[in-house]
Amino acid sequence: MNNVVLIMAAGNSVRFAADLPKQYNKVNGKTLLRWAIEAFLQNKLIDKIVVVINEEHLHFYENSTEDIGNMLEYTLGGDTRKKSVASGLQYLQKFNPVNVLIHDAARPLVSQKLINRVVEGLDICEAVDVGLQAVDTIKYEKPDGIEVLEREKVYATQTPQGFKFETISTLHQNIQGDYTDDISICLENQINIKRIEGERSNIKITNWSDFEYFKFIKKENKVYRTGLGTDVHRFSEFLESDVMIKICGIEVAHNQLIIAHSDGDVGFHAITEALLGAMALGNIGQIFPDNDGRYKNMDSAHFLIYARNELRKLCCEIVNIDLTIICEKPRIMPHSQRMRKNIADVLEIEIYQVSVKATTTEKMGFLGNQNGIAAQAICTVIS
Ligand SMILES: Nc1ccn([C@@H]2O[C@H](COP(=O)(O)OP(=O)(O)OP(=O)(O)O)[C@@H](O)[C@H]2O)c(=O)n1
Ligand SMILES: C[C@](O)(CO)[C@H](O)COP(=O)(O)O
Repeated sequence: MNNVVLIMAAGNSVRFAADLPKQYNKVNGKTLLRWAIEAFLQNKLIDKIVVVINEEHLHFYENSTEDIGNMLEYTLGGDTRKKSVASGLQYLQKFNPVNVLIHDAARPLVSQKLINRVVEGLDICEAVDVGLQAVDTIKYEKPDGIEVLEREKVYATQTPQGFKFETISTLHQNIQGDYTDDISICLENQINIKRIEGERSNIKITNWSDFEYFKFIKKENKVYRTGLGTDVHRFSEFLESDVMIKICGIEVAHNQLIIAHSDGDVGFHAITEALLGAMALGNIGQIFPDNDGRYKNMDSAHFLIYARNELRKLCCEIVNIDLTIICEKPRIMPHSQRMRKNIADVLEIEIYQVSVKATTTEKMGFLGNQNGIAAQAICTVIS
C-alpha cells in the first residue's frame, strides 16, 4: 500500500465543553469526523483510512460511518494524542504502507489540494509539515516581560502531516514523552522535514466558537432554489350585495363569489405552487386533485402547511416570498399587511420575509373584465 491516513478522533473534547464529543457533532447533517473522512475518501491518492477512536464513543463512530465500505477501519486510541497516534501506527503495521498522513478529526475542512501537496512532498523528504504563516503580530509572554516575535518566522501547524511510515513508526515506538503533534518528534530526531504552506480554511475545531464558525462557513455554501407559482380562478356573476371571499386567508368583501373546488384562495394557491416548484415536487393539482371530494371547500391554508412540512423534510428554509394579486376588484392593498402577517404565521416565518402587492390589467382581458382573479408568487428557499 502506498498512502494511508490516520484520522485522530479519540479525544474527549474538554475545551469544547459540550455533552457530545466535538467530532460527533453534526453540521449540514454530517459529523465533523464524517466531513474529514469524506475528504480522504474522495482523494484518489489515498488507499486506506484508519480512524483512531475512543472506546466509549464506539456507537457514535458506528452511527457516523455505517454506510462506508472497507476503505475505512478503526482502532482504539489512548489518553493523549501521542498515545493515540502510536496506537494507530501500530495498527497500520499490517498494511506496511510507504507513507502515512496523520490528520485530526477536528479539522473537517481539509482540501484535496492540501492532501495532494502533502503526499507529493513525501517524494522528496521523510516528513511534511503544514504551516500557516502568521499574519498577526505575535507576542511571547515570558516571566520577565513580553517579546514581539518576528512573525515572518512564525507559523501555526496544521494537519494532515505526512511521514514515511517506517520513520514515524520507529520514532513513536522509541519516544515516550507527550507531543501535541508528530512533526515535533521528528524535529528532535534530525529527520529531513519539508514545510509546505497551510490553508486558512483548514481550521481546527477546539472551542464551541470554532464550531459556530464552521457552521457559518457551511451556511454560506448552501444552495439557493427559486420557485414560481401561478393560480387563476373564475368569478361568479355579480351579486346584489357583498359576500366574503378569501385571499391569503383573509376575508375580503366583494360582490362576486370565487368559483373553485376548494375555498379558491388564489394567494395561498400561488404560494403553495411556488414552494413546491422550488423543491421540484410537482404542483398543487397533482397532490390535491380537484375531483377528490376530500378537498371540496377546503381551507387552502392546509395546502400551504403541506408545502411547509415538505420543505422541512428536505431541510429547506424559506428566504422570501413575493406575491402579486392581479384583479380589477376587490382592492387588495388595504388588506396587504394583514395578508403578509397571515402568510407568515401559517408558514411560521417572519413578516419581513413576505411581500404582498397587487396590480390590475388596466381593464384589459378576462381579469380587466372582472371575470376572474389571478395570483403569481415567487419564492426563494435555502437548502
Ligand atoms: N487522547 C487523544 C486526544 C486527542 N485526540 C485527537 O486529536 C485531535 C486533536 O486534539 P484536540 O483538538 O485537542 O481534541 P481533544 O483532545 O478532544 O480536545 P481537548 O484538548 O479540548 O480535550 C482531535 O481530533 C482528537 O480527537 C486523540 O485521538 N486522542
Ligand atoms: C496537531 C495539531 O492540530 C497541529 O496544530 C495540534 O497540535 C493539535 O493540538 P491539540 O491540543 O491536540 O488540539
